[in-house]
Amino acid sequence: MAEVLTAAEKSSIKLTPGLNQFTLRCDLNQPGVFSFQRHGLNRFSWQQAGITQSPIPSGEVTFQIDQGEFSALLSIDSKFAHNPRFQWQPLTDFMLSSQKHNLIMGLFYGLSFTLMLYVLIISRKVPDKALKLYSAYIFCITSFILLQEGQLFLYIASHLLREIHLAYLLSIGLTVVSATWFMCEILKVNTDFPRTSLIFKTMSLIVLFSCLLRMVIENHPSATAAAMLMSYGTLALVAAIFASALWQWQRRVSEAGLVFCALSIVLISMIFRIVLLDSNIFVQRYGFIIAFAVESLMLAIAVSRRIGRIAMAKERAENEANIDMLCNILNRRGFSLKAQHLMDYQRQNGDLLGIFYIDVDSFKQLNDTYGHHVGDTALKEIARYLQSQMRMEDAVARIGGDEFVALACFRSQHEIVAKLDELQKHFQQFTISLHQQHFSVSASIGYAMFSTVPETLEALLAAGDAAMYQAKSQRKALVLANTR
Ligand SMILES: Nc1nc2c(ncn2[C@@H]2O[C@H](COP(=O)(O)OP(=O)(O)OP(=O)(O)O)[C@@H](O)[C@H]2O)c(=O)[nH]1
Repeated sequence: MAEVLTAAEKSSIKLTPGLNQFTLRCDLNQPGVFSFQRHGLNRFSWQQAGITQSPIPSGEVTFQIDQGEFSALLSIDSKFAHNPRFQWQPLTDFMLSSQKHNLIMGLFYGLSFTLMLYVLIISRKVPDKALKLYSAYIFCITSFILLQEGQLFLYIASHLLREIHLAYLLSIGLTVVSATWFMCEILKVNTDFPRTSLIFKTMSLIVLFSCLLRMVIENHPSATAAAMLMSYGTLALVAAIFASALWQWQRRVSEAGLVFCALSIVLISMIFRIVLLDSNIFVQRYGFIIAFAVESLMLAIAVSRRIGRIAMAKERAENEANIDMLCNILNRRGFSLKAQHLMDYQRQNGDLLGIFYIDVDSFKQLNDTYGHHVGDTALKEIARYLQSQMRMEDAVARIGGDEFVALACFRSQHEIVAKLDELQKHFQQFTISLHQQHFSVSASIGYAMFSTVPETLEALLAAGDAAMYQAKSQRKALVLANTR
C-alpha cells in the first residue's frame, strides 16, 4: 500500500473491479485494527507470514494488527471501482468507538422495534390502512439499515457476505415500495390523484424489479444498468414524493405538513452526509440514522393524528345519524339503539320498563295558523322539557313529526305513575314564547309499563302509541263535551 496511513484517517485508495492485492508494511508502537467497508466486495483475505487471519466480528471488515514491525498481504475481489475507505486505529480507540457505535445503533434498533411492536398491537384493534403500511415501512427501512450497517456480522460468519448482500439489495427495493405505498396513503395521493399514485407505485415496483435483477445478474455487465435504474429510480421517486407532500400541504391536506417536515429532515441529513463527507464524522456516520429516528416518530404522530381524526369523524357521523337535528334529542334510529340497550338491561335486572308516548294536539292547526317556525319552537320546547325530566340513561326521542317518546327503567309502578303525573300536568297546557308572542300548546300522553319486556321494539312502541291514542280520544271527547 503506497500510502502512509495516520490513525483514524481514511485512505483515498480506489479498488478496481476484480482482484486487488496490497502489501501492508506495518510499524506500530501499540496494537491496532485495520478496517474497510464491506459493500461492493465479493471476497477478501488477510495473510500474515503465509497464514490467513479471520476478521474480528464487526460492522466493517476489521483485522487486528499486532504491535511492532511486520507485513501482511491483503487480497480483495471487488465488484466495481470504488473507495472502501481503508483506515487503521489504535485498538483502544477502536474498542471505544465500536462500543459507542453499538450503543447508538442499539438505541435506534430498540426504537424501531418498539415502534413496530406498538403499531402491530394497535393495528389489531384499529383497522387503518396507513397504520399497517407504516409498520411495513418501519420494518423494511430498519432491515435496510441493519444490513447496511453490518451489525449482523457480529453474529453471522463472514462467508455469508453474498447472502447478506442479496438481502441488502432486496431490502432497498422493499423499502422503496413500502415507503411509496405508505406516503400515497397518508398524503391522500391515492384518493386525490389516483393516476399519480399509480405512476408512483409503478415506479417503486420498477425499482424493486431492478433490485431483483441486480440480485440475479450480480456479476454480469448489465448489472451496472440495473444499479443505475435502481439509484435514479429511487432518487426520482424521493423527489416526486417530496413534491407531493409539499403540494398536499399547500392544499391543506391533514398531516401533509408533518409528513413534509419529516421528509425534509431525512433529506437534509442526506445532503449533510454528502457535503460533510469527511469534515464531521459523527454527522456523516449517524446523521441519517438520527434523521430517520426523528422521521419515524413524526410519521407515527401523523398516523395517530389521522386515526384520531377518522375516529372523531366516524363518531360525529354516527351521532348525527342518531340525533334529531331540530330538537337535539334522539331520532327514531337513535331511539332504537338506546331502547335495545334498556330492554336488555331490564331483562337482566328485572326492573319495570315504562314508556311515555307524547303527541302534540292539533299541531297541524298550530302550524297552519301561526307558521312553521312557531311549530318548530313548540317541538324544541317539548324536547327540552322532556329531556330535563328524564335521566341521562333514559331514551328520549322524537320519533315522528309531532310524536315523542321517553323510555326508562323504574323500580316500582309508583315511580312510573308519579312521573306520568308530572308530565301530564305540564303537557296539559304549556306556553311557548316567540318574538314576545305567547302561544298555548297542549299534548296528549299515554304510557305503558312492562315487568316482562316485549319481544320487539315495535311491540313496545305500539303499546305506547295505543295508550296515547286512547288518552287523545278521551281528551278530544272531553273538549267536545265542554264546547257543546
Ligand atoms: N313545524 C313543524 N311541523 C312539522 C314537522 N314535522 C311534521 N310537522 C307537521 O306536523 C303535523 C302533524 O299533523 P297531524 O299528524 O295531523 O297531527 P295533529 O295536527 O297534531 O292532529 P292530532 O294529533 O290528531 O292532534 C303535520 O302538519 C306536519 O306537517 C316539523 O319538523 N316542524
